[in-house]
Amino acid sequence: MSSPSVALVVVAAGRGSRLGADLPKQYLPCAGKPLIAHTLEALIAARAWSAATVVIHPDDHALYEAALSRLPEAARRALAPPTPGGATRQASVRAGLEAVAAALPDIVLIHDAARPFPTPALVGRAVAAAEAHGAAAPGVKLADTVKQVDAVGRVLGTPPRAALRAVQTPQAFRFPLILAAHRRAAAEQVGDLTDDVSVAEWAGEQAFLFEGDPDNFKVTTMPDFTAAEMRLMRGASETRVGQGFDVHAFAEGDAVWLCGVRVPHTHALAGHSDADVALHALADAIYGALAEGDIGAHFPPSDPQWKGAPSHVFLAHAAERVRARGGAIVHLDATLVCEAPKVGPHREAMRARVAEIAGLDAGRVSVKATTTERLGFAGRREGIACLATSTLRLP
Ligand SMILES: Nc1ccn([C@@H]2O[C@H](COP(=O)(O)OP(=O)(O)OP(=O)(O)O)[C@@H](O)[C@H]2O)c(=O)n1
Ligand SMILES: C[C@](O)(CO)[C@H](O)COP(=O)(O)O
Repeated sequence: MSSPSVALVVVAAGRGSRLGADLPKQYLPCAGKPLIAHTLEALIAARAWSAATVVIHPDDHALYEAALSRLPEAARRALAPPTPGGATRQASVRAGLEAVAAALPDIVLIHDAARPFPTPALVGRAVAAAEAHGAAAPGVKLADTVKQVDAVGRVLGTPPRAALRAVQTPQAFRFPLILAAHRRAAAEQVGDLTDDVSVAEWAGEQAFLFEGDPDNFKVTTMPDFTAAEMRLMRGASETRVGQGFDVHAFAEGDAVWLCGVRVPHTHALAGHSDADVALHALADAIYGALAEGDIGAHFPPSDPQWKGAPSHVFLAHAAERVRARGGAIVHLDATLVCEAPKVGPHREAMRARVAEIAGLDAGRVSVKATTTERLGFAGRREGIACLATSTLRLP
């Protein structure tokens, strides 16, 4: 028998409300690139697809294009233009199925963008199960006892655990079966089915489970995201630490820029750019860990285009160099050395701004301050110094 043609639909139109970040979770930077880039790279490496589309929210085109730019050229070529999604996962899947219908696939695999660990073995089992049964999903045994409860937590029953499975994606189907089931559900306004096997069941089809993979978890909450990032980073082989140091003298003015935050003060800091001593030290700490020179090599002070430049440009460039090398920033730590202004009241705003510029979670950024007990230039209030450390993972 000839091998079946297999299409791929990846659903990525959700908002990630349970994770609660500024961006939908699939676009959050995770171990150096957006989460969805890991998912797509894994799927495209797993096999050749006869057609493949990613279903995205209409507001997310720029985020999606940025994520695609992190894929190897061959992987990008394997994907058709994205398909606009719907208000529910079910509606998004249906849109994806309609988008690949013209390719007349024998089989379709439907996968959540929020599951970044689909292996070739799992994909292989999914295709085989769809061929054998028509409708199938990966299932894993439960480690915990399960209770059925009412709205106030009263226990109503304890279903026998041995007969229960948690289901994952990729879910796999003979294409005409699942397209017809989704079309019928939409026509009959049944829109609350949370996975595609449920759609097939609703349509009267017999579905089967095949062996899932406990590592193929869905990123739903922030702890899931952190676990995914740790797992992806374990694949990166090298940890590097870099240091940065910078000093700027006070000049006339009424505010200083520190960590990308404007802090009212009796003076400004003098410099060719906006003189943000902390962002300069942080950028140098990253260049140092990369062994890619220093800020002056990338942004020569002799070049007039950097006169008065906002220093977030420098830190963003350094962070981008890490991503371009396939790495990730694990941690940034800055210590400001000054008698004044007081850093404490601005610390959280500074951490948040540095995290935003470098594309990190704020939990990976530390900002500290100290005086020199009135000794030296900082003690005499002649200027501000900053020491910084970066920790990177590189392939
Ligand atoms: N209208 C929707 C809702 C969800 N999804 C996708 O379905 C997958 C599984 O959904 P879930 O984990 O619930 O993601 P979100 O809907 O983004 O999360 P939340 O419910 O927390 O908002 C995700 O890849 C998500 O992007 C989708 O394509 N279209
Ligand atoms: C499809 C799914 O991932 C299977 O476990 C799950 O049902 C998605 O549910 P959600 O409500 O969209 O998180």
